[in-house]
Amino acid sequence: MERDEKQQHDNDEPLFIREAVVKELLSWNDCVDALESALVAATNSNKSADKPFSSQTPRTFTPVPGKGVLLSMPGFIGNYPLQTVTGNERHSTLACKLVTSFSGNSKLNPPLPSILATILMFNADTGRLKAIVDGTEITAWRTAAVSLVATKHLYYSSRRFNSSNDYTLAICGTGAQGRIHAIGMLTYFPNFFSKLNLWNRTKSRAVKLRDELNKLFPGLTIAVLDNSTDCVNDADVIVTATNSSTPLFGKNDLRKSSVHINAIGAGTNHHSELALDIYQSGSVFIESNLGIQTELKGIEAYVKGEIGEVIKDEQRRDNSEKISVFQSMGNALEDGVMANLIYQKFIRL
Ligand SMILES: NC(=O)C1=CN([C@@H]2O[C@H](COP(=O)(O)OP(=O)(O)OC[C@H]3O[C@@H](n4cnc5c(N)ncnc54)[C@H](O)[C@@H]3O)[C@@H](O)[C@H]2O)C=CC1
Ligand SMILES: O=C(O)C1=NCCCC1
Repeated sequence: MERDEKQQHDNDEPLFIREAVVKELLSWNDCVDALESALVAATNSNKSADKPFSSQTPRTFTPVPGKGVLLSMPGFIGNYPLQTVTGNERHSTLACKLVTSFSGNSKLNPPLPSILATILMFNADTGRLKAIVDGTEITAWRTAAVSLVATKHLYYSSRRFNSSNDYTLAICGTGAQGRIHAIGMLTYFPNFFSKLNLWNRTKSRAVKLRDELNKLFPGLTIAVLDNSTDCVNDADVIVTATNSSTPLFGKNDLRKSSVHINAIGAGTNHHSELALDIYQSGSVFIESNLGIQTELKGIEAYVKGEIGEVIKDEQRRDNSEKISVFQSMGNALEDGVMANLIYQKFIRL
């Protein structure tokens, strides 16, 4: 099957890379490496011969009344490396992700993911369609892997040599994103977390994830909590991945002296899962300033910078502050580099 698909590509027809193939080609190290390139490119919009750069417009939202929304996410990433796969070779990618968010899909029989996506890749010299890459699994992994990048640079790197690695990870919301974040955090930071707290509005879903993770990570203590505030109380690193439009917890619910939060989910907007006192007392980082002008318009907090600046070491978490927040929104540049990562691995099979 794969040989036929590549043959088609040799005849200049677009390649189709389906979900099962994408799944086989994903790995956390490659994703983190590729996404660091995308996030650095997000900080530079000037064409450059020696640095990654990018160009993008705000994504569009087409509502389907009472059902969901279709987002179009175009972006160009120039002159970036995919170190783990192609070494020092430089890439340029023009891509557009089309993604739907239909929150009722989990209630269908059989259920479907809420977030379904397709990524179109174009030849960056001619604009001709080059590949159609299934984007559902890519969206799940890339969102979790961007949180890994944020956690690595804002929290993990200054603690990884501590002698006792008994940190607690808390996940609020155990749908597709909560699940993949748990797997990514526990795999990419091995032996860092000794305890995992899970909370979900429907408790049985958290119990189901606990049972799956018990098999994948034997030795890890996993607790299922009855409410979101108990879930985060003793946590060092937190992920929120719900559709909640009201805060899940506030600053007084956090007991540890230093906490990093990855806020992923969107309720009425992309900053409704955390109470205002968290945003106002912590260091808040985002993927791209493009998001501030549009989707983070109403945020009543000072945004310290882009994650790409942290990677370049131009911005830092102030360690005297108790809390750092990565406010995730999702960005087209991430999907572009991820589609190219899968494409580059596929043509090398
Ligand atoms: N930042 C980003 O790049 C991305 C963000 N997302 C967002 O992440 C969130 C989770 O997405 P998925 O896991 O794919 O969805 P999912 O449908 O698989 O899971 C949603 C979870 O949220 C919980 N939930 C729903 N409404 C709630 C409420 N009012 N209060 C508390 N919990 C509630 C559900 O119980 C479920 O566990 C969504 O808001 C989605 O839009 C998704 C993909 C990318
Ligand atoms: O970036 C994405 O992909 C998404 N972001 C917000 C929710 C839908 C998917």
